[in-house]
Amino acid sequence: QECEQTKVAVLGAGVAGIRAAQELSNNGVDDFVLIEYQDRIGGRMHDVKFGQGPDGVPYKVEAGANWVQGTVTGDGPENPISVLAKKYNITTLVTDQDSLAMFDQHGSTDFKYAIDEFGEALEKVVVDAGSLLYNDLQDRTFRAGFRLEGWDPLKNDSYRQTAEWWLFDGEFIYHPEESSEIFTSVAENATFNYYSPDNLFVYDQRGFATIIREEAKTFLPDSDPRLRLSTEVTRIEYDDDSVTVHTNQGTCVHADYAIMTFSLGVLQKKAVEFVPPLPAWKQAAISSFELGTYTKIFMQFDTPFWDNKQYLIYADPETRGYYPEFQPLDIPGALEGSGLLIATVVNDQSYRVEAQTNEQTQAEVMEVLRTMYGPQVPDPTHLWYKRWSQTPWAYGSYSNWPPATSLQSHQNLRTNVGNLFFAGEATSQEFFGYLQGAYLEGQYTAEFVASCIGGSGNCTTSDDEKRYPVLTGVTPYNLYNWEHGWVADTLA
Ligand SMILES: Cc1cc2nc3c(=O)[nH]c(=O)nc-3n(C[C@H](O)[C@H](O)[C@H](O)COP(=O)(O)OP(=O)(O)OC[C@H]3O[C@@H](n4cnc5c(N)ncnc54)[C@H](O)[C@@H]3O)c2cc1C
Repeated sequence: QECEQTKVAVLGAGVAGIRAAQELSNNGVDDFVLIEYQDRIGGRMHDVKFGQGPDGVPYKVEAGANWVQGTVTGDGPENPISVLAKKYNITTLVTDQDSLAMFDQHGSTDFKYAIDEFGEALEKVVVDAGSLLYNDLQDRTFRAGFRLEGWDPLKNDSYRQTAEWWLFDGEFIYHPEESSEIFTSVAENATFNYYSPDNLFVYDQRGFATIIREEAKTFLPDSDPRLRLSTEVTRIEYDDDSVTVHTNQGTCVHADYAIMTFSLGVLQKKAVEFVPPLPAWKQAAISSFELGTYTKIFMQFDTPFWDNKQYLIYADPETRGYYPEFQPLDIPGALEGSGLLIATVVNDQSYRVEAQTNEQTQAEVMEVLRTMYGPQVPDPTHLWYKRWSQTPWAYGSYSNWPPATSLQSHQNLRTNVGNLFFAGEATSQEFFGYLQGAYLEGQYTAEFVASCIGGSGNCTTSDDEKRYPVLTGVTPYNLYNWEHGWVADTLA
């Protein structure tokens, strides 16, 4: 088959893909094609129409990314997403975690003390993680770090468990047991200390992805034939000279280089065939990181019945993470008069809820809301949620580093194989999980590829990105001995 020729195939038109194509264009590389599964750009920035406004027009809500996380401190570095949000006058509400009402199985209550205790422990663990990193010490779970700082709530201490869920699982998707102390702290520090502690909640009725749609227009005019929407990449053949990309349309593109920005979930679920199969070190890296699920259940009510607070936090007495967080959008300074309310679940509760029908989920959520506010609370007029764990172009929401990973194994996720390059939220060393991670990785990879094109020859043999074909453990082999309780030769 004769394939179309191009210099760079950019695969995926989310934040990383659009930023990569823009950076190629900035570097004078205009001979590229951009191939995208969906009929829109933006990827996991995903505004959708929901409910009904007073004029009959639905509201826009954010099924995917919703916050600008970290902005700028003084004249320090600014989060590029914050720069774009300002550039396009994105409407936001400054998140105030003190604007909250708390509930348990008996209704209104107060467990602010638990939230404060948790916040203090978190700060201490992040400092401890810095010393582990700095002194090249073994990583541990975030739970271990918490225990060492005296934070280890009983399983039936629903107030402390809920405080922990809200400020940890609600951000990193996973439990502290499932998260690396060092690298989760890096993500927290990079976003909230390097930039700033601010979170701006986006409720712009043009949609958050306006920033990406508008940026795309700066180098990709409307109907530019280089953008191929509704086209699924099914097979990628790569070597040290070129990459050939096959699509579900029966078409193919032969490129000198490709920048692949599909989510970690797409790679883990083997939704794309690689020829030759990805090397063992690459497959190990792809398997080693986690893509979590964060599910937002959107509801609209005829009349708001909630407190005028940004957060309503519910401590279920039996199940940690059972509908623990509600965010009213119908509050002063946001979408007043909209009757909109979001319920959030993550991780195991997401998988459970995403496997249910809307009706089943509505029955559960309403039982919780009636526990919180009384039996008179009416059913919503609309309810909808996106099932991220089942979405074939994502298979999850955003990534996290489990314990027992290392910078080297993450670098293996990030690095190229032949002329096929990888970029996206999950490849970011410091900003994984966040929009800025996707943005900066798209930029970095495109700069690298543009420098290859501008250079004298094939940069993957002369100027390869760093990789680690062999990752070593932290215990030298000669210490597997009797003194360490290693009494039998159990290695195959
Ligand atoms: C529910 C949720 C909440 C979030 N909240 C926040 C937040 O508040 N703040 C924040 O900073 N970040 C948040 N994030 C994370 C943020 O959305 C991501 O980090 C970022 O959007 C990832 O961008 P990306 O370009 O790396 O990947 P993607 O956006 O996934 O882009 C990859 C693109 O590749 C396409 N693709 C996949 N497979 C194929 C294929 N086979 N062929 C062709 N195209 C394909 C996809 O359709 C997609 O458009 C959230 C994410 C989710 C899902």
